[in-house]
Amino acid sequence: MSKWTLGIIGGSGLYEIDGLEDRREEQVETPWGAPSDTLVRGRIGEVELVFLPRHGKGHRLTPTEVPYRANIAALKAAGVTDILSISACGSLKEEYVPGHFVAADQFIDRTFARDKTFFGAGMVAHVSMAHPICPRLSELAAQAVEASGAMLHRGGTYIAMEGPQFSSLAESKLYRQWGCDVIGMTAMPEAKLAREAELPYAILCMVTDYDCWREETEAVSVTNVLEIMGHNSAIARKSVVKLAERLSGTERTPDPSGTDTCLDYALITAPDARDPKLVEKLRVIAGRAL
Ligand SMILES: CSC[C@H]1O[C@H](OP(=O)(O)O)[C@H](O)[C@@H]1O
Ligand SMILES: Nc1ncnc2[nH]cnc12
Repeated sequence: MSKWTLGIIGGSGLYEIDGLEDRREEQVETPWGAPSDTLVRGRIGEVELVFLPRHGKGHRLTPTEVPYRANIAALKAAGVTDILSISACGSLKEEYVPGHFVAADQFIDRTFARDKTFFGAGMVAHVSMAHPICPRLSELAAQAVEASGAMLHRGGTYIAMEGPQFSSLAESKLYRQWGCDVIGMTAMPEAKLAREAELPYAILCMVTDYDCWREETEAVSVTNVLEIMGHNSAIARKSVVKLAERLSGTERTPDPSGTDTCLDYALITAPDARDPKLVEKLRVIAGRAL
C-alpha cells in the first residue's frame, strides 16, 4: 500500500507543528545546498510528516534568501509525496478578512531575484504551470481548516512579490485591478520547483492584513501580521493534525492531476546533448524520469 508522506512548509509565524509521534530532526544537504533548517520528522497515525520552517527557526531568511531549490530537493529526498505550504498573506479583497484562510489555486509570479528551476544548460525541462495547485490536496487541506473552526475561501490568485519591502499603494491597487486575491513573497518559485520535482503542491494562505489599499485600515506592518498570526498559527497547526488524521489509514493513489509523472512530458534535451554532471545532480528530484 502506498502511504502519504506530507511535507509541510511553514511560513511566517509557523515554526513548528503539533502532535508528532517519533519526532526526530534531520540535518540534510542537497546538491543545491542546505535547506532553510533541519527537517523535523514524525508520524501522526500512519501518515509520515516532514516539517520545514521556510525562513528557518527564528525567521533568519528573507523571502529572497530562502533556498527554495534546496528546500524542495530536501523534501523530495526525504520521501515526501505531497507538499502543503502554509503562508502569511495580505488580502487584496474586502471579503478576505484578516483571520480568514484562502486555499489559493493560481499564482502570478512577480519575483525576479531567485533561482526558479532545477534544470538548465545540458538538461532543459518545461513543466506545465497552467494548474499549479493539486486540487486533491487543496480540498483535503481546506476541509481540515474548516474542521478547525476557521473561515476558508476556496480558490484565489496569489501574487508573489519579491519583497522584502511591502507594496506601494500604487502597486497594491494595480494587483487588485489584475484580479489578484492575496499577496505574499514566497509561493514562487516554491510551487514551480515542487512541480519540477513531481510533487503535488497546495497552499493555505493565512490572511494577516489588508496590505495597504484599504483606506479604512492601517497599512500592513510586521506588528499587525504577527498579531493576527498568533491566532492563525494555532488554527494552522490544528489543521495539519486534522489533515494527517484524515489521511491516516488511507492509501495514497497517484495524484489524479498527473503531477507525480509530469516530467514525462517536460524533458526536451536530446539524450546525446545532455550534460552528464547535471543529469547526475538532478537524480534527487527527477530520478524517476531520467
Ligand atoms: C512577516 S510579513 C512578510 C512575510 O510573511 C510572508 O511569509 P511566508 O509566505 O513565508 O508566510 C510573506 O511571504 C513574507 O515573507
Ligand atoms: N501585505 C503583504 N504583502 C506581502 N506579503 C505579506 N505577508 C503578509 N502580509 C503581506
